[in-house]
Amino acid sequence: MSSKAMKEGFDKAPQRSLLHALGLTNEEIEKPLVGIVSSYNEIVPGHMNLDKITEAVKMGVAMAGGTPIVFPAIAVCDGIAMGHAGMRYSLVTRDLIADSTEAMALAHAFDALVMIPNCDKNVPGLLMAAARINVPTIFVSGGPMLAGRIDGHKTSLSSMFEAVGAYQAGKIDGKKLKEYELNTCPTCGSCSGMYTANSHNCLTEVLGMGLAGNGTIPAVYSKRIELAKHAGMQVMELYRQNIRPRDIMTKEAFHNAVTADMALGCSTNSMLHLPAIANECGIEIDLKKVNEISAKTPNLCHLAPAGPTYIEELDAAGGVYAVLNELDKKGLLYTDVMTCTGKTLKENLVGHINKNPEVIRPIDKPYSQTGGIAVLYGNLAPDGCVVKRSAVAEEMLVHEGPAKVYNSEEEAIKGIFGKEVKAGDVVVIRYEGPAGGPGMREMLSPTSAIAGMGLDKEVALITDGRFSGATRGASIGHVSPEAVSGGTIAYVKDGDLIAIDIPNHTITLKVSEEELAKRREEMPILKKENVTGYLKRYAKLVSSADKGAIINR
Ligand SMILES: CC(C)(O)[C@@H](O)C(=O)O
Ligand SMILES: [Mg+2]
Repeated sequence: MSSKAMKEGFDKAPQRSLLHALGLTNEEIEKPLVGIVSSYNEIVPGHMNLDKITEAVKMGVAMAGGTPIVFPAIAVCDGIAMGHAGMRYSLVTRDLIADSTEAMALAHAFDALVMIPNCDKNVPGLLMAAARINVPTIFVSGGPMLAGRIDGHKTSLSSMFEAVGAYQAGKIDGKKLKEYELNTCPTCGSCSGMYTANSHNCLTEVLGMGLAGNGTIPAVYSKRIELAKHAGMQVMELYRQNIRPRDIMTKEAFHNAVTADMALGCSTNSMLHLPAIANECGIEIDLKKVNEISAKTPNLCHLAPAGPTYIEELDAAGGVYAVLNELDKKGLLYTDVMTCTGKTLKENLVGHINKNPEVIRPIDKPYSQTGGIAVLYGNLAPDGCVVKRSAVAEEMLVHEGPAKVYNSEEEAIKGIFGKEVKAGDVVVIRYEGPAGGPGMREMLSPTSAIAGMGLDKEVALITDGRFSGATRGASIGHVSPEAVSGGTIAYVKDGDLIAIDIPNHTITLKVSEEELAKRREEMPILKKENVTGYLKRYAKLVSSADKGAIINR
């Protein structure tokens, strides 16, 4: 019992006196102390229900013989932070969450932990913390939002952001835009497509750190409260059997996660977060390995933004385990791995059948023979860049066009709305990388502007920033090395030809080596002078996107 170091013996009477100050009884103090990490707050719609989840978890822990003690994790709503300076503070919270949870859990010598995340950075941040702290731990998230409804169709945040582009292009009027605003996000929960939050809550199940349904049971379903109680009970079982995160998050478990990512069509942010979580487990995920896995893994789901289906439908179709069962038919998973149920994945998968072949394509009738994400390499991105190929229009998989270069997201938005961008162009947005941004903003506003204006079948976008899970189109991000580190992207000029070949994993700036060498001499790197506070420290410490933008330790 880790907490013995803090609470046992005559010399720990002062510590116990403070536990009594919390109102804990002798009986409670003697039991295993279970830290409940609640990401509850009143600004993130995906987190506004986490107080209810937390209460249910506490009940589960107490029912199973533990003493639950809640402490908080910060959380940013990426949707609210989107499209302005605030987005620089999104990715950076992943590491703040990991660090602050490590500090809280170890300072107070908790015996076990229940992590309650939901939105984008809390899932990877808390998984990183779980690996670092390595006491028995289980995850239960807040659950996805239900889809909204417009004109009898389901809708979600991707359509909402694209409606702004459609309004700008004169395709819809202000009344319609308002209708989107009022009807897109109807409940609490993480936005309803296969965006970043839901991607990682689903992958938490695959990694073995969350129970079946963790990624898909809607936030407003009572079943989610039951799931939270079960998670609370189950952490006590993990404690008794001494099963720890690093016993579960093995190399094989990460192979399974990348495989499921490809089948589900997850957010490109998983290409930052999975390597960062694996790093905490002492495991390296090389992006080249992702292409190898993707080459073998059929894409089975077209959830928003790739298609008009939502997480509530994935849940009704059997959820993540039903997808894993399809993949298992082709032997694509390591099913002997240990999970938070105390059983192997193989044992967990029994009975989880695919109930809707429209939502989860059978393994022999996939959307494509290859997975949702591709990593491209070439002189423009020697260390790689990523694209959600399952959300790219067929005609854009291979594209060549002239560069239209912008040095920030704001400049790009102005250019796109100002009709500077023409059919065939390749928009380049640079100085938005992990160190250059700093903070690697999500370019959802520019990609949605292009899609909403109807240009997504003709215009590509390349950036050293990243994307939302709601981004679709030929949007290629995480270009590494980034501009501020002297990557080739810093030396692109308007009109340079850029060739993109997604099936062959290449991206080429068609400028000679001699000319590029000349530009390296002549073109200065733009360093931002006015970066202050935490971002200043972050910019100094953060690694490249191809290494998961981890903070060098
Ligand atoms: C706002 C969103 C949809 O959460 C986005 O930030 C994402 O990464 O998916
Ligand atoms: Mg996000």
